[in-house]
Amino acid sequence: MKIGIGNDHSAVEMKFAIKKYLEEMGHEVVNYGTDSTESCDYPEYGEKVGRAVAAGEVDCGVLICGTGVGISLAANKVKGVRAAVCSDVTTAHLVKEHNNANIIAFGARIVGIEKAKDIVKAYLNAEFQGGRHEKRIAMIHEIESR
Ligand SMILES: O=C(CO)[C@H](O)[C@H](O)COP(=O)(O)O
Repeated sequence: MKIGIGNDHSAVEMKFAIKKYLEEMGHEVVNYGTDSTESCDYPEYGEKVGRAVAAGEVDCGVLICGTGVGISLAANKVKGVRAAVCSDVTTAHLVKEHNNANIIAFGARIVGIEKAKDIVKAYLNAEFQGGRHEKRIAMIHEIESR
């Protein structure tokens, strides 16, 4: 898969660890930054990855900030994005199975690197279940057109 990754200053080390992990799994990773630990604003990177996912430039995205919340809120403002914050493996596979999340987010100040790897792996290995979930996702995106 081609995976977009983005982060703020709080998550540079974790971003590079996850990027390496994804590449070792055979994925292509597009890095949307930041690579600097200088203080920056997470909406910029959430939007960048959100737009890349919505445009189909990448198959899915990984976003990391301090909590995963702010950067996912920004990504979710892009039409077509379903970014989900996960701090555990169960949520990570359910956001694919039920919500067909196209971006997974987590917090570098919340989970350690090994947990983050497990979260990413659970998300990537899961499959959307379709069925009753299709309609609910359509309802979410219908909100965007009102
Ligand atoms: O988690 C975040 C947003 O949800 C940010 O990473 C966090 O707010 C940045 O904080 P600071 O500027 O104090 O490093």
